[in-house]
Amino acid sequence: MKFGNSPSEWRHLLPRPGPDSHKHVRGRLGVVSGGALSTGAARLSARAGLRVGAGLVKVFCPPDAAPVLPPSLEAVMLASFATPEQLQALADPMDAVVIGPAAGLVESTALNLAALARTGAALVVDADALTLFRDRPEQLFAWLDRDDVLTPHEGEFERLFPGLLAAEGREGAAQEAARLAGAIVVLKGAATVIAAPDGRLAVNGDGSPWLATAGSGDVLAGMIGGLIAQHMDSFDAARAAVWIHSEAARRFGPGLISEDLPQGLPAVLADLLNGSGSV
Ligand SMILES: NC(=O)C1=CN([C@@H]2O[C@H](COP(=O)(O)OP(=O)(O)OC[C@H]3O[C@@H](n4cnc5c(N)ncnc54)[C@H](O)[C@@H]3O)[C@@H](O)[C@H]2O)[C@@H](O)CC1
Ligand SMILES: Nc1ncnc2c1ncn2[C@@H]1O[C@H](COP(=O)(O)OP(=O)(O)O)[C@@H](O)[C@H]1O
Repeated sequence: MKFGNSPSEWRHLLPRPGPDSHKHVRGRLGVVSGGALSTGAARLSARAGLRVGAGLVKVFCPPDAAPVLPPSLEAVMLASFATPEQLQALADPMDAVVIGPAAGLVESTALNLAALARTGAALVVDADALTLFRDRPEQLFAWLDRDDVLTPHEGEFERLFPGLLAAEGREGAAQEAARLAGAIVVLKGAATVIAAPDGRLAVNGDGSPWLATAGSGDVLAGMIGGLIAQHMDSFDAARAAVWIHSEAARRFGPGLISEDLPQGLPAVLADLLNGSGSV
């Protein structure tokens, strides 16, 4: 079933806190950080997850990053892990976890992903956690569930699904990729295509070219994770996040850097939830 991606299709599904909500009920998001020199991407994802409404966001970092992160994380919590088993224990209570942004093209990223797959958390798999499986995509797919989300740009997509884009075009390729992976696929670009393994397909034609800046994909991964953590269906979370991300960029316009996106989210969310403003 093919959808467009106008807010009227999903705005009623957006989470909002109830009178009795507390932070754990509202949704718990984990974000896996890279090492000491590679923490920025996880910070972008974590901040975006909080801004989109997750009640509690925790960054899980390797031990060398633990002294680096605290000064730049305020509302975001921090926990350090030295082994995949420790990561699994930390991630187990989470509703969703983002892994991949600046995670590193090293085997520990694959082992960490496997550990996360053993938890009940839905996974958002981005960046290095996609590229790492260039020569063995079946291993990644075997670890995924249908509520997990892959967020490749075209380069990452080609690494996991060589030749599919050229053969099928963006919509057909995303659909086939979702079927092969057994997970939601968000094929990013000027027109982002969101495909589910059950055949649902949405095309977001409203991309903002101001998003062509380093780290904007990390923000999107955090937003998708943040909405899933709030118990939104993964396909709806992905398409809502893609639209909101674009709208925040469009409103900010020239000079946008990825750090600006999370702080642009409240105004877009308020218009969506209150049914006011330009949306
Ligand atoms: N603030 C941060 O700490 C940031 C860290 N990042 C991390 O930095 C590391 C390296 O990122 P790179 O950007 O080099 O990795 P990429 O995999 O994005 O880029 C590597 C190559 O892929 C191709 N490529 C990139 N985007 C493409 C697109 N949209 N369509 C087609 N081909 C494309 C290009 O040939 C590029 O040289 C990753 O771990 C990444 O997660 C980035 O996410 C940017 C921000
Ligand atoms: N020209 C463009 N028009 C619309 N959206 C774009 C454009 N260029 C990039 N984007 C969006 O910006 C984000 C870039 O993500 P990604 O390539 O993963 O960047 P990074 O790895 O630096 O975080 C995606 O959401 C993509 O759809």
